[in-house]
Amino acid sequence: MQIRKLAIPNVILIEPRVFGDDRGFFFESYNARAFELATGLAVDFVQDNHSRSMRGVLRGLHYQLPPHAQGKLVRVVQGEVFDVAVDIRRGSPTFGKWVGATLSADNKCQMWIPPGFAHGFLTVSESAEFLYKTTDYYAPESERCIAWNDPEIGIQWPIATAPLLSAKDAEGVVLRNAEVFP
Ligand SMILES: Cc1cn([C@H]2C[C@H](O)[C@@H](COP(=O)(O)OP(=O)(O)O[C@H]3O[C@@H](C)C(=O)[C@@H](O)[C@H]3O)O2)c(=O)[nH]c1=O
Repeated sequence: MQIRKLAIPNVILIEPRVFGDDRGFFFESYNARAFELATGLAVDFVQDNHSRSMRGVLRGLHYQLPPHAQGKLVRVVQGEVFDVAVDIRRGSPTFGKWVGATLSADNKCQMWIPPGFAHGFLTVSESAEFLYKTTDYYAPESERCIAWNDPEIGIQWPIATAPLLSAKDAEGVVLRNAEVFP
């Protein structure tokens, strides 16, 4: 397993060691000990989620406020997405900055998005299946959405046309007006 630090400390890209043979492949998709070594965190994942999206679907930018803040360990098992984390911890030196990475069934990379970050992704293949573990349970009353196209954040989404959004995501607010992490 290889760990790649991204431009924002604490957001980590994990590249697993994949064992290929005549039958196909094997890799450890989660190992608590290795995860703790990589992040320095002993997290308790309590929920696994799985979604499928068509090309051009953008989900995000989502987060849950404390006391239901979630860390997310995300990956793709079919297709390819461009995955993004935005630092929304007030007072952080990287507040409002974003990092992105391509996650795909081919590269098998995972992104660790700590609590205190908004998260979203764009499906860039025909379809994509997205799996993730979370450190807290779904709490819709704590859920918030920042606009995917907030010009002050300035995410360079790899898309030329308007993405497909849920009704909720079309109502996302700009970071300047959002309730963020204290
Ligand atoms: C996220 C979630 C949704 N749901 C339900 C609520 C709703 O009826 C349906 C679809 O929910 P959403 O439209 O919020 O799903 P989605 O837009 O895929 O939401 C996800 O987006 C990505 C970017 C994230 O970071 C995740 O944390 C999560 O917010 O599923 C749950 O029951 N449990 C959950 O944990």
